[in-house]
Amino acid sequence: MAVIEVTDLTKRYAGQTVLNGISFSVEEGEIFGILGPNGTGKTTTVECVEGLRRPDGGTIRVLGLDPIKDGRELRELIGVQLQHTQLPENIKVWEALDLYASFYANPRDWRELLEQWGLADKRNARFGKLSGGQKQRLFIALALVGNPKVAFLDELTTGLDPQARRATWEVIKQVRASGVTVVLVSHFMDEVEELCDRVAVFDGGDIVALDTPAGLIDGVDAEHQMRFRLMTGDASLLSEVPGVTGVTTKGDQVVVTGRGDFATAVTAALARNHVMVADLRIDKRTLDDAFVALTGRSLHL
Ligand SMILES: Nc1ncnc2c1ncn2[C@@H]1O[C@H](COP(=O)(O)OP(=O)(O)OP(=O)(O)O)[C@@H](O)[C@H]1O
Repeated sequence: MAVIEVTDLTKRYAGQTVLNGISFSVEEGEIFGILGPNGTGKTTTVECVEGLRRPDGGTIRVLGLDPIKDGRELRELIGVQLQHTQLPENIKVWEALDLYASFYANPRDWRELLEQWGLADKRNARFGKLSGGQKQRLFIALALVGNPKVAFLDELTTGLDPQARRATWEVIKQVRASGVTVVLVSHFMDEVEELCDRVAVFDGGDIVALDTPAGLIDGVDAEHQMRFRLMTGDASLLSEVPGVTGVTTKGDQVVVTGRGDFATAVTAALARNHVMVADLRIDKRTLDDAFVALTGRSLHL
């Protein structure tokens, strides 16, 4: 069942079109990633879906509701991660959670969230005194305190160290397992690859691809490489193998470049021709490769 349905969404600012009629749907219980370079309309899209901005065209339904007309009802059912400037420096952690819980008819017990997000010993700390990672975890806890059916998380692990990022991913998986649908705006390829069931890649106000992370990687016809050490035989025959675009040999080291599933064909050709190799490695294609192929740029400049 789709919990979010967006059809032909358009948005202009001062006559300039920033969303060109995009369509997508988010299924119940999935983590749906929104990925794209800066200024490509990700925040605008998410804020239209949340009912914070009014579209110029198209239709949006979230849990069957219209985010503008049914805004009050919808706000009871969704959780939105705040931006850093939106909490006073001197509010205590428990006060913030208690305050946000009071906005909802059926909130979660925020003490549980303190435990779940590793903030129990910071219960009485003031927001301004928290570390970047603790602030980030508090924002996620606040997005979940209303017991939402859909949570919108933006730049989930910005400012967290590698260990804290992994810990956050594990808790987000638990959130999904509890049945909450998550919309995740992210700049981190590893995070999207680890967490998202499906990803929409935004570019220039359009969705240029929408698939699972593995599907996006497979769908891109980027060149990649396999390497090995030649033990016996001749590697030059590999240049005839379908998909292979280049073979370079330096001493006994061979690098084969190709497209698609050329590695399987290369391995078969090696076996057929009794060429013995060692230390065979295939460079894994990544979501970053797919992203570059789709948008012509990398997010990690
Ligand atoms: N309130 C506004 N008034 C005018 N222009 C805006 C407004 N909000 C956003 N824009 C412009 O619309 C375009 C899309 O912005 P948006 O914030 O949706 O992109 P984004 O993909 O979320 O970018 P980022 O990754 O930097 O957050 C940008 O060119 C931005 O400058």
